[in-house]
Amino acid sequence: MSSSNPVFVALDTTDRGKAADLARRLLGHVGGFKLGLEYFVAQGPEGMAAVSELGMPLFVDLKLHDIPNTVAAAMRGVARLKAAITTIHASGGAAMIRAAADAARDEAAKLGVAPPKVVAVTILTSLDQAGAEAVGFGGSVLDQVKRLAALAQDNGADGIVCSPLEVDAVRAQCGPGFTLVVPGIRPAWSETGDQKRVMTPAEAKARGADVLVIGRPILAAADPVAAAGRIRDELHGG
Ligand SMILES: O=C(O)c1cc(=O)[nH]c(=O)n1[C@@H]1O[C@H](COP(=O)(O)O)[C@@H](O)[C@H]1O
Repeated sequence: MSSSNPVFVALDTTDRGKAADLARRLLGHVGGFKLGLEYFVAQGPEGMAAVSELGMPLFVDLKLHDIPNTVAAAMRGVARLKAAITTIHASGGAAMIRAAADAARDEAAKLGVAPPKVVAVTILTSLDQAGAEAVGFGGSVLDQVKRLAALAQDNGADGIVCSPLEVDAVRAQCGPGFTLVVPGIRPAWSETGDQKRVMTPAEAKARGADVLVIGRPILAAADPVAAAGRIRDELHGG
């Protein structure tokens, strides 16, 4: 993204006041805000506005995964939220990815706003090799991520979501203009939790991640602003 700070903080809460308050406190300490399913289900489009009105890039993470017609209709609503980035699942298939990308661009053009970057989730960072195999993804996680990245790129997605472990291989495959959104970010001083494929912010950035999605290392910290500052310093080699 254009911001020099690649960190999008995941405001994973159902509480509008908490999200807006955290966002206000973190202004200037992160590059953007991510609001996901748990928040959207609780707060709807008005709740999204409570954060987007602060003027920072908004990442609307709904991980759409359905038939192309349904995803296209939902994506038009996402474009109306003036999202900078939004997610679909690559495993929804070629036609679904194409429908999502086309709908985002078409609706944004109608509104005269910039279209959201449509990024396709490959293999969730909460899955390890065994977990991915249990879902039916054969082969290595890396091969699956590369295959889904090619499917996403060939069908008009602006980028993908992958773990930091796959970033350099996907960058080599997809080129410099393809946006790599990377959760599974864990500073050395934070808990891993349910994430399986993790790396530190500085390592992930050095490998070529464009956007670092970070939730609990900031949100669960005793002082979220200090945690965001510590991450920013680490990204600048401090
Ligand atoms: O699409 C995402 O943002 C996403 C994809 C993925 O594979 N893994 C993943 O953790 N995420 C999101 O990234 C955030 C990570 O949060 P923390 O694990 O608390 O840093 C959450 O909001 C997840 O929904």
